Amino acid sequence: MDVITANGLTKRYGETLAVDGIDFSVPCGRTVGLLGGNGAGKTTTIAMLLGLLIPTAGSIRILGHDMARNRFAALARMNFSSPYVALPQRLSVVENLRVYAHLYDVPDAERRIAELAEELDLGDLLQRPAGQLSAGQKTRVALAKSLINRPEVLLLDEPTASLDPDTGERVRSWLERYQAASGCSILLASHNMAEVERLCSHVLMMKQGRIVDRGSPTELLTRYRRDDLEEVFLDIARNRAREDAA
Ligand SMILES: Nc1ncnc2c1ncn2[C@@H]1O[C@H](COP(=O)(O)OP(=O)(O)OP(=O)(O)O)[C@@H](O)[C@H]1O
Repeated sequence: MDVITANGLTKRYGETLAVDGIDFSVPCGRTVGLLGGNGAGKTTTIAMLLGLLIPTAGSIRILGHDMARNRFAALARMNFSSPYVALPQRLSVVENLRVYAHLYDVPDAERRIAELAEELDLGDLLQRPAGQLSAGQKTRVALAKSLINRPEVLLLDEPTASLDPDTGERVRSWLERYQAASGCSILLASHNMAEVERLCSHVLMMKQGRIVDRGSPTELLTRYRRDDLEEVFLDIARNRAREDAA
């Protein structure tokens, strides 16, 4: 069963077609990677899935709901993390998490916050104003915020951007454990190809608003006769032919 289905999804800004009629789905309990160079349309796609941007055309269904008509029913069961959305700067980390717990109507919020603080190693940060954290610390707090309501659908825009290798590794392991335990479905936009190879069962390659290739990481490696996804990414970015198109 698919938890996200997008059909003909399009976003136009004046002359710019940021997202150009894309079709894709995310199966239940899987992680799908959304890859593409700067300006390919990943963030715009995620913003439309969240209802932050209204599509110019096309339709989105999430958890059985048509997002144009009934998005709040789905949004309560979803969450997201993005380095582009700042948390209220003057509130401490714990106050921020309480606000979001309240917005999502999380039962026993203090216990949930304590759990996340333990799992994401936020203990020392809880009392600090969000505006005073380093980029990597903000990323971890944003991830805690994205998990506050135990989402069934998680939209992650570069969840390990600005994390050091050790913290990035812990976050990836933690996401894997959360998904195994909860059955959550994830759409992951990332520039980290090793991360995508590890976490994603399926990958969408975007370029100039379109999905120009797709498949499992293994299928893409075979198709482009490459050893890692970084090389596949470069082949697509630089218009090098894939095996079956040569
Ligand atoms: N508010 C806006 N007004 C006009 N054009 C926009 C706007 N937001 C995005 N765009 C354009 O839409 C295209 C897609 O941008 P988007 O942010 O979705 O790319 P992205 O794949 O997330 O890139 P990155 O990897 O750099 O974050 C780009 O050409 C961008 O300049």
